[in-house]
Amino acid sequence: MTPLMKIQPFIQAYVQAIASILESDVTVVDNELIRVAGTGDYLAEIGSTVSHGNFFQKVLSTGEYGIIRNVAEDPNCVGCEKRSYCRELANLAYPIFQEQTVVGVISIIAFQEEQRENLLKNTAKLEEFLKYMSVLLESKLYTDQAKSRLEEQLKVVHTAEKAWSFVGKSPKMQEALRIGRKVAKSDSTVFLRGESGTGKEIMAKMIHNLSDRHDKLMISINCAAIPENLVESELFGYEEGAFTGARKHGSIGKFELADKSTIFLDEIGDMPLHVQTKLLRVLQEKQVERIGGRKPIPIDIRVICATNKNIEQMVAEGTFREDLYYRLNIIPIELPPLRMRKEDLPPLIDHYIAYYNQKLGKNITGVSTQALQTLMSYDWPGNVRELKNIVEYLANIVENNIIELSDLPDHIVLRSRKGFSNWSLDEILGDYEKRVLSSLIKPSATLEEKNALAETLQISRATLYRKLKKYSLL
Ligand SMILES: Nc1ncnc2c1ncn2[C@@H]1O[C@H](COP(=O)(O)OP(=O)(O)OP(=O)(O)O)[C@@H](O)[C@H]1O
Repeated sequence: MTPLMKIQPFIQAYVQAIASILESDVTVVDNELIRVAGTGDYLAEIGSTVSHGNFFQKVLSTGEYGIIRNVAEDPNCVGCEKRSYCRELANLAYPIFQEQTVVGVISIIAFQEEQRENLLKNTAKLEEFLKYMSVLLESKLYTDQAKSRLEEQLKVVHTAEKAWSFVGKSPKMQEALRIGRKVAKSDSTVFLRGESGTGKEIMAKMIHNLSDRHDKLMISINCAAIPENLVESELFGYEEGAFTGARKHGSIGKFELADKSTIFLDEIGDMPLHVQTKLLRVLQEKQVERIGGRKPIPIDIRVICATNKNIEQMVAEGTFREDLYYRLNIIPIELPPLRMRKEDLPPLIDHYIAYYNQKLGKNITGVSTQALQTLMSYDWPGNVRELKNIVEYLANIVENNIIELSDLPDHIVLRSRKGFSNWSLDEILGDYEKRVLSSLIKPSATLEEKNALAETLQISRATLYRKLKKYSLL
């Protein structure tokens, strides 16, 4: 399909608007000489090939505008199969470009004498007019191409996005899931609250995938990750020349990209105040205005936002707009921290063991009682993200099929409150000694290195060797 055919409905609406202003008929033909759009008699010929003797071919090959003042006499019409019965009296045509290549022609046609006279009298003005119309179409082609390029890049994410899997058996997570599933079909704004790593983004994906918008990509934006001076242009886009450094043809914003889909605004608490004001307007008016743009663009989006901040306190302190807060906080969903729902730990561990077994070709079958007790009594400040990372680490390092306490990273064991509850003091000290020694010596250490270590630890070489042997570190 030619680039112009891809945006056919847009071009048709466009030529109809121009035709009613000019009181003449207008047509657009692509570089395969197929009529993409037309008014008057040419409305019925959309999709058909225009005759080959037609002077459009000349405009296409030269990339220069052309005029037929009088069909009966014009040399451009010589050889045209339609010449004997052609109803056109005059024609003014201008090339349409895409990245310096001619991709079509837009032309004004006179079917009546009055229209022809008008066309001949105002040729310079109409040529200028067509030039602007051609540039506008070029911009539309550019933004559409940029959009499909972006969508193409995001397809990979989209596929991964569909593969989400939500684990959560605790009553608190079941409640969050119940609300998430229930509101998925509506367009109401969802406000996800929870510490970092509790699963806000995966919940947003679940809601999007269960919604009627699931065929389109969910557009995710981390408001904290974009430099403050770029947030506005990232979200709302900009027109050519909107600011120094603005790209030719401008750029489409994430809101426009999310049209007919869901936009996920992560870390909304980090959105600068001036952008909050603009966001509020977008939500109220359901249209977006690019920076430097004069024309609002209607958008149909579903908003899901998330924060790990105390947004009510930010409202009280004046760093988050109160009106925006009420606009966003329609369906609040709280994702509790992992330490408040420890019963989710075993299924989450099993889930990620299975995941990394498959990914790394391992065959880990479970976790020993002691190791599980330790994991259960750890506070998980990084929530599920931290748990996932720990399981990945373990899947990489464990030699046996069961994850043992000795496999767990030091910081987990040492910060875990009940890790040693069933242990004797000797066992606790022994475990600690093993961890210290294994962190100080590599299995490949040379004799000199071992001797140096014994000296640093102020123990005899024989004692060091005995301990290394005891802990299988030799
Ligand atoms: N309930 C869950 N079941 C399975 N995996 C989960 C669950 N919750 C979180 N995860 C996983 O933990 C990681 C972090 O989750 P996510 O990015 O959704 O957290 P977040 O709350 O959005 O974090 P942040 O606030 O830092 O952006 C992801 O890899 C996600 O797949």
